[in-house]
Amino acid sequence: MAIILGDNRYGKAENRIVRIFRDESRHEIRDLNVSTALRGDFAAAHLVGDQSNVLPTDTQKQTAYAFAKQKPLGTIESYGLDLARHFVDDVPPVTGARVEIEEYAWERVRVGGVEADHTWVRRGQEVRTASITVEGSGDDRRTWVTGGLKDLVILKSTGSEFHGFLVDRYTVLQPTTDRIMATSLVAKWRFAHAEVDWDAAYAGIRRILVEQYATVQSLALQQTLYEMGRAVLEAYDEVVEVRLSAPNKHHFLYDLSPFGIENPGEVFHADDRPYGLIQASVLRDDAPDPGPAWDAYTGLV
Ligand SMILES: O=c1[nH]c(=O)c2[nH]c(=O)[nH]c2[nH]1
Repeated sequence: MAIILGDNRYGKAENRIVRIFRDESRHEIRDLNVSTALRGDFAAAHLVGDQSNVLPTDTQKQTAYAFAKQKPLGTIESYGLDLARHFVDDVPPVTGARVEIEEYAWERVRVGGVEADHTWVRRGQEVRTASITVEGSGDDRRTWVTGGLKDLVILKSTGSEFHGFLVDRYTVLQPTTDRIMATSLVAKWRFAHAEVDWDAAYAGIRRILVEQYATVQSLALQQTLYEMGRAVLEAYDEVVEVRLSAPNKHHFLYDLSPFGIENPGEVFHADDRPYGLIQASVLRDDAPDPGPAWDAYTGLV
């Protein structure tokens, strides 16, 4: 029996990069959380402590900040592609790079009804996400890009049913034809290639996900997720797979009968834990192999 070094990668996780564009009196803000991870010939670092091939994680951090100075910073997908390609192309021991990015949205405040030039409030809404993986160079170059969003809290007060389920001796759940359905959606989509209008795709896919959630008469969260993924794939040729993860944020009708008060679907207890956790991938049957596209580094995106 011999002990060997297995799969490994290393990088700097969660560089919190805030970029202000101040060339004009009306400033712009971008707020990112950037993680980088490198693969390559790093066996000696693990086996004998030889750092000669190791680009420090601190250098990876400095590079991420330096690249944030480029103007325009662009989308998180294009910024991540620049960063990942740089590591693979310009740092000899590096054969693969993964960049994972979260972007937090800020909304300009209004003062006396007029938009302020340099003050924002953080939008409490969803976080946009992306992952970029680049491997190899020249003709062997391969690139995988995923976009996504998380923490999209969405609730519908009707249009959701759950009945006809398998019943055994432990089942107490009552069937329902009208319930609240709420979730904090995580959605990720895998692109077929890297020639995409990233902002337009993000806005369009987000809109489809929300519209499907709102309009599908849901027989289960599983069905809603499938319909969301299907609609995205039908609208976007460049997307080959959609992965969805949705905690079922249960809302239980509160029992007001002890007070002689009727409660026809009006007062609920929003339960915290436990929650159903429903996950599905929806993809084209000829989708290319995902390779390392879903190979999460931080688990944040
Ligand atoms: O949409 C749902 N899917 C389930 O699988 C499930 N299970 C459950 O108890 N409630 C629900 N709701």
